[in-house]
Amino acid sequence: MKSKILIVEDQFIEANNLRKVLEGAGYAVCPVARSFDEALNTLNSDLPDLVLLDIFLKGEKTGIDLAPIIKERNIPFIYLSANSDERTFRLAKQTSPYGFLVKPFREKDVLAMLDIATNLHAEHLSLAKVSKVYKSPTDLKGAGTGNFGMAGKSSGLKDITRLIQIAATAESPVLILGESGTGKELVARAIHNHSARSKKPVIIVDCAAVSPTLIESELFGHERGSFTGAVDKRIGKFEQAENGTIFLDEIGEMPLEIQSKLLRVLQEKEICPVGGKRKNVNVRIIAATNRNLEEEIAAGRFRLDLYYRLYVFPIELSPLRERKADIMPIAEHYLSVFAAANKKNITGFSDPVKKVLLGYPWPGNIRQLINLIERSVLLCDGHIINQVNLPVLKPSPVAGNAKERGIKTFADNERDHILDTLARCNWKVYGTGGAAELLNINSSTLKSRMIKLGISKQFG
Ligand SMILES: Nc1ncnc2c1ncn2[C@@H]1O[C@H](COP(=O)(O)OP(=O)(O)OP(=O)(O)O)[C@@H](O)[C@H]1O
Repeated sequence: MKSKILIVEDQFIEANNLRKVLEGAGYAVCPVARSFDEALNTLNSDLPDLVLLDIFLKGEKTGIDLAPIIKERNIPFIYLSANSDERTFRLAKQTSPYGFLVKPFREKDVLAMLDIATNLHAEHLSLAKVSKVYKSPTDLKGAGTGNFGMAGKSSGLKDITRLIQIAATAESPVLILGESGTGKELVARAIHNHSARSKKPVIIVDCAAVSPTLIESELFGHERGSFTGAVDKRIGKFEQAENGTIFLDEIGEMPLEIQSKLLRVLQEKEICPVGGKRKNVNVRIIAATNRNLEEEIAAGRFRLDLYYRLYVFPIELSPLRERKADIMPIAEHYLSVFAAANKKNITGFSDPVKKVLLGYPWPGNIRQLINLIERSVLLCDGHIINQVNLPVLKPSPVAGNAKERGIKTFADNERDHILDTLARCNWKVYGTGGAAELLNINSSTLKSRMIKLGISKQFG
């Protein structure tokens, strides 16, 4: 028996259409509530399993006012919204909805969203009941199984593995958020590898690495002669990913014009190669970014409607400094990997080194930790790692505001470090002897950090 849904919506026609869709799919539907008060009455008398909640209602109070009451009763809810402004959207997001449906809705999006929310809610309930579901991190060596190759024992990581499991069973777009090096690509691959599409390709596109003039043809392909230099026909990444998954990394860097084309792929499931004809594609989209997309929307650099479409199933990865419980399991995992690869018998870390690892803020997140472990294994002569070389960060004084104390933020530190490295290699970013090589990061990652931190040559 399917769940009972409460629709809170002041527009009669929209509410009625939704009701028909839901009833047609076998859901029971409570009488439609058009205002905050009507919704409250229903919540008090006829407990629904899920609420579809419009943001603007009849009367003064909004759906955002109602959200905490619904949440208190442990009922999942999904916002129904037209294109709201950034502030409204941010306020709505803070109430932890299970998703957003953007008007006008398509029937299949509504039903997919309901399935996702129902599954997510069931998962949250079972997470709350079952205190120890996960294997210990030591079971991870050789990895892959229950934890998707992710070492760690923080509660955040447990939530992430749950979300991966759910996302793998669904078809909806996924948006992975997190700083550079937090594991976004790993999560995207895990979702694909455990999905029904796993036998088909997963195609990775780093939107920051493709020049804005070429990205359209890179994604959608082009016909021969469609522009100067198009000497041959090219099959785009979407077509290459047919029946599989496309991972759009650094989607925050995507030019606005291409964002609207991507929106069409999400809505219509069709692409249009440059100079060619429209064609249908069957590709699951997973996107990731280390940017704050809400800021990008506010600055007019990212489309709100695209954000809504992608925000169906968000997965947010915390920076490593906020999940300290993962530091040692990850360090130990890579210690055994690199020790085996280098045929060294290194069994662990000294206590002072553990202290250093746990106390460091890891601006480069897991990638920085892995690089450090690799270097330390190579340099280690004994059976224990008793020394690590980390960039020294200034100790933080106890009182006063950071600026007054002359303390640099992470961003300031990172900017200075990148500028320093660029100056040393004469502003060469790519290739041998370039800054990316010296910093031991992907050149595309460096490029996106430079954009984010506002670094361009005039700063040198
Ligand atoms: N929990 C984990 N356990 C072990 N390894 C991990 C874990 N999370 C991430 N990694 C590893 O950390 C490295 C960085 O991860 P990944 O490339 O997925 O990060 P990212 O967020 O996509 O980075 P960027 O934004 O710079 O592209 C990879 O080698 C990945 O395999």
